[in-house]
Amino acid sequence: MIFEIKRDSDFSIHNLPFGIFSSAGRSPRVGVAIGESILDLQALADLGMFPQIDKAVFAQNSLNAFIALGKTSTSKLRLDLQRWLLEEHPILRENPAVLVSQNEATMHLPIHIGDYTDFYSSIEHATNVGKMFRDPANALLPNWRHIPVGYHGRASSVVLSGTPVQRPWGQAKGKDDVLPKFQPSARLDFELETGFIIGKDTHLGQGINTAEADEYIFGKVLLNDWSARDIQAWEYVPLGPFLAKNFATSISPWVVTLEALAPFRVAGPVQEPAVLPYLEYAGDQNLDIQLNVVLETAVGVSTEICRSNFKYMYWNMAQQLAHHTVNGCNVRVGDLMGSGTISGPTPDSYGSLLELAWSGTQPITLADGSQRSFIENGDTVVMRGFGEKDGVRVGFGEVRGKILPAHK
Ligand SMILES: O=C(O)/C=C/C(=O)CC(=O)CC(=O)O
Ligand SMILES: [Ca+2]
Ligand SMILES: [Mg+2]
Repeated sequence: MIFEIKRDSDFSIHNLPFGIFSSAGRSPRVGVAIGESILDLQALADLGMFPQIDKAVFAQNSLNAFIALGKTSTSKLRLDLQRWLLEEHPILRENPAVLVSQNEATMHLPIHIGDYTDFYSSIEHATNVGKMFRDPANALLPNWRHIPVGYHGRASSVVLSGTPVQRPWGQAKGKDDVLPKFQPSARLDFELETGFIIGKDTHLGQGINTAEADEYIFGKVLLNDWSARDIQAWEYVPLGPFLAKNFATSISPWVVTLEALAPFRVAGPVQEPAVLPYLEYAGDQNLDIQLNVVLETAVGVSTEICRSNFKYMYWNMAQQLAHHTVNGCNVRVGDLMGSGTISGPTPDSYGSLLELAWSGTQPITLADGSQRSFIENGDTVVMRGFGEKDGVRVGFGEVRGKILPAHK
């Protein structure tokens, strides 16, 4: 190929994820990550490489217009790029400026997100939080195995990886407090999630069934649903999380297409009792995506604190989308759907610090010997994820965020 791609690169020839970047002399535009570079699709369009596509969709500060072309166009374009890279198409060889080093580029939020929904689909996570927040003997609520439970999140505060996050203020009421206190959250947490991006509009009243769900999913990102557990525990009854979760949600810059993730499809868990007919599905709807979380302290000490896998999820994306729309709720291109926290069966695979340190009763120890029950100011949380099978690796890169002190 025209350039080297490291064997362990997330951005292999099999991936080709889409994002929005800018660099010196280049306004924000659509790019495709390949190895340590970015293919500038606006530049390729200017060279006449996509005659069937309106060039304006590439000169945008979000992927929405590109995604709205539909999968017939976007999938074909991705496969064309793959072929051109492999055969070293003369246009690529003769125009080195169509490639930009990722080091020289600034990434932007890839999507204009109209609506953001977050699910609650890991049985291990729901069980763990149920034990800590409610009743250890009846951890899973009665609806959980029947409904892919979710809540409507806040699109305005979804931020790009690398954006610092300020510790939120809010109300909290400890066990021994008579009245709630107003203070910076003392139990700030992360949630290891992935998100999927809607690729096709529906109209009001139209549902999406599980068999057609893939048509409506453009691709996936890594997602950190920052959560203030003290605010959450006090505010969430009975309507669910509000200020505990809407102060920030971080996503990774590259949207990995559903097609690129196809090699990693695996069967999901047995669902018992049987789900209602509208939630039945066929085929392998889970994805074997290895995930990890690293905590970096203010002075740069890194510790891997969690290893999980997206394949553990009880409810899959097709079921989430079918449930979300079964009442006629419409979806729009660019809507973001969070998977819910991805906890696995073992204590080292729990997808939040709340679970890893068991609500502060079992603090985790970092590489420098210091301990954490919740996130401290100056800590950076980094999540990474990739699929790997038969020598094919498709990764997401990372989503990172540093916690800054609460405002005065
Ligand atoms: O069990 C609860 O009360 C709450 C759990 C959550 O933190 C909600 C959430 O964001 C869903 C998830 O990430 O799985
Ligand atoms: Ca969440
Ligand atoms: Mg959030």
